[in-house]
Amino acid sequence: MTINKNSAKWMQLPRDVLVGHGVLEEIGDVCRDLKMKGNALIVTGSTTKNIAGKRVSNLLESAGCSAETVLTCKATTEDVEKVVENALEVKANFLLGVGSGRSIDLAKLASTRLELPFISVPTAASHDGIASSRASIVDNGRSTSAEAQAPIAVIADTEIISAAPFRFLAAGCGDIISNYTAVLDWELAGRLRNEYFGAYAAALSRMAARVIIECADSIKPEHETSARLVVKALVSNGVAMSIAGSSRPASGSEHMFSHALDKIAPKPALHGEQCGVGTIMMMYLHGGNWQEIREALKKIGAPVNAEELGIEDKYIIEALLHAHSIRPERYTILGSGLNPSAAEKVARITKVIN
Ligand SMILES: NC(=O)C1=CN([C@@H]2O[C@H](COP(=O)(O)OP(=O)(O)OC[C@H]3O[C@@H](n4cnc5c(N)ncnc54)[C@H](OP(=O)(O)O)[C@@H]3O)[C@@H](O)[C@H]2O)C=CC1
Ligand SMILES: O=C(CO)COP(=O)(O)O
Ligand SMILES: [Zn+2]
Repeated sequence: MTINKNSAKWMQLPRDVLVGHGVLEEIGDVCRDLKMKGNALIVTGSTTKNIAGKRVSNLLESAGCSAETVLTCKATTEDVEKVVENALEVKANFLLGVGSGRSIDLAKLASTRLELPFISVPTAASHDGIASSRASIVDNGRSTSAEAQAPIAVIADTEIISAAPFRFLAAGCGDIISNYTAVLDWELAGRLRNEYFGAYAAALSRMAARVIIECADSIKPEHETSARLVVKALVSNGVAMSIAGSSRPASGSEHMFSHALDKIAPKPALHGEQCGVGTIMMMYLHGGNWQEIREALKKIGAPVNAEELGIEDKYIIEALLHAHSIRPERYTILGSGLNPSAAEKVARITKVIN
């Protein structure tokens, strides 16, 4: 039977979620628990293969599975096709996304197409796609949020995640804090476009952002407690997206700004870093407390301006001008777009550019 996951009633959530020190070693038990056996395809990147991919392969082989690996580079429709072909070639029974958001999204969407289960093994807490039922894929140069299955299991080893460069964890905080403006945009679309607005998913999403802002002082490098807190909030964001049936609770105008930067900037920063800076500016446009967002990001050690993102001011302005056209169907505070003087004003007032 083919399931219509677009149905408003269909909320797909992970079944086993392991968060903690050394949980990677339990991957064989997870497979047994979920009755997953046979051939595994590990989707990973060139760095993360060495951080966790090879270990996952060895652990799966010790658990009686065969394991093949495919290396990722970008997250485009063509890359999804490549993973699908690899999975068919090795007659995969299940897939694993091991590493970055890109590898997890590719494994997620390819496994959805193949109707195979997939396990999410993040090596960094930099984004909330860890447990979500969406995949952010570039299709024909356009950023899209594709419907996908949620991972059947998430294995988030905080020993690995807290050893990653701290910038990744700070980026994850930016992705969570951005829930504030995402929800404001969603409410606006409810009022101005009569779009469905889910109060429960919105409340869950706001709560995760609130927790991160309130704990900003205690989020520190190499602290596994910090990694645990952020991973839980990222998982919760995935749940909010599943409940909403879209990425609305976690992605609004600030995400469109980040997607625009990905297209325009010669060297974009991390997704969550760009979303954090976008949230400062979009909160200003909403007439909200943008200073609170800025302060929280600063305390955490996430970028708050163009210089810290490593992106020239002119690309920030260009991204602000293009952001509304990234997802025209997604109504936000950007409406039909800012004009150049308004774009410059929001960036200057919020100290994103000098
Ligand atoms: N589906 C969803 O709901 C969501 C999807 N996303 C998507 O996820 C992506 C962002 O993910 P993000 O992980 O921030 O960025 P990337 O996927 O761009 O990965 C960034 C880099 O981090 C490296 N890396 C990962 N873990 C470690 C580590 N422990 N130590 C050193 N380097 C590491 C990766 O290496 P390697 O080269 O090995 O991969 C990669 O080069 C975007 O494409 C975004 O659109 C974001 C939020 C939600
Ligand atoms: O990044 C996301 C939530 O944090 C969701 O992605 P989209 O912006 O692609 O919908
Ligand atoms: Zn995001």
